[in-house]
Amino acid sequence: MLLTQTPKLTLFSSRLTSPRHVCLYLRRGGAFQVRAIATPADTAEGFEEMTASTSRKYYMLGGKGGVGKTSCAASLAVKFANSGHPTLVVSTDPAHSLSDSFAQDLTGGLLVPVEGPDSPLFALEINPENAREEFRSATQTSGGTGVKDFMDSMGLGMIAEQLGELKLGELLDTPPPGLDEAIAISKVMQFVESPQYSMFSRIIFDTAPTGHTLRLLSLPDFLDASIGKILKLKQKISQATSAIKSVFGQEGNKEDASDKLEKLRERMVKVRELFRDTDSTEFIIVTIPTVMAISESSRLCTSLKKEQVPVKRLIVNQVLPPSASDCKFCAMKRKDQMRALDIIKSDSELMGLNLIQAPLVDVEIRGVPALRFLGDIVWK
Ligand SMILES: Nc1ncnc2c1ncn2[C@@H]1O[C@H](COP(=O)(O)OP(=O)(O)OP(=O)(O)O)[C@@H](O)[C@H]1O
Repeated sequence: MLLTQTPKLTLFSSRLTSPRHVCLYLRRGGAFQVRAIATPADTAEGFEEMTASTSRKYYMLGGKGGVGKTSCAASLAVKFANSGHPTLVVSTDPAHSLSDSFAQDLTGGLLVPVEGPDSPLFALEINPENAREEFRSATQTSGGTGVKDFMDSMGLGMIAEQLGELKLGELLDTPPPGLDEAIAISKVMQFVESPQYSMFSRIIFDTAPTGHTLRLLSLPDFLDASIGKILKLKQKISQATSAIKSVFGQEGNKEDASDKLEKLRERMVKVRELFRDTDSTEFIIVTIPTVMAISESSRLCTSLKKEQVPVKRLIVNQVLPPSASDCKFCAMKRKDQMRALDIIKSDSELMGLNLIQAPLVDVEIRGVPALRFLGDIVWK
């Protein structure tokens, strides 16, 4: 069911939970009811801290597939915009769902205004396929047959063959998984540094599922290694060709591709720096209360810390709200979820994070009013 207007909320305290928990009931024309739990004490360093600074902040939301990353990212974007922060929400997940979440067409790879919030909110869905093609064409010219052509054109085909053992083409023609997203993010970096984007004080990334994100973090090293080789090669070529050019006066004008790669590498290094900047960036892990998802979140947290990415918050989404009249299935499910939540308390990686519990609501969260409703529960 799609919410079309701001929901009317009635607050009840719950008998079944600790005093810190409250139970929210949503009524709309008596047609349906949504119950939710919130834990204000768990979010003590919460939304106020997130809005306090006027300088630009980046939030990256990530986790296992399907746990609710997009819903949480979109609800945070709406909440920021309604708090006076012009906000940009970016999807770098190859399978975009921002348009579905906002129930608006946000496709096209350009800035699209989201209708509904009080302050400007824009969305950007980067198409990783296009970004990859751009990368491929650059590497093919510089690292694949392009190197050979270039060197042939300079009368240096022999050297090209000798340098063949560098296997640049192979390295770059089979890029590691996650490269798409890396390039997409580096494209966003290029955008956000431009004056057109200077109005945004909050930028939220709805990232691809965990595996991609982890690989993404190691990509600057990959690019350092592979692009480093290309640049070394380029240096060798230019040294060798400058002698020829000085004799024949031949102008070599084939440096665009490697310049492009160098720019990509520079941007990737910036992305890594951004991911690590504790003053401006925070990675928020989104999970659900199952043992499997929490184990994966713990591993994600370990990897993020290893990569020096700041992590402060853990959202446990889709927690069953308390109920006085559980069916057998719900009772079992709730017990299971409680067990999973207990694991967080004793998990050395996760226990130190600011825990935010988000309820499983009984409507699909689509459209700005629904996102506002979810955001008011999650971001306190
Ligand atoms: N707290 C919730 N209560 C009820 N439904 C939810 C909740 N959170 C998310 N959903 C629903 O779960 C589905 C998946 O959510 P969402 O797209 O936000 O997840 P995701 O982690 O971004 O998925 P993907 O990894 O596929 O991008 C959506 O239909 C969304 O409406």
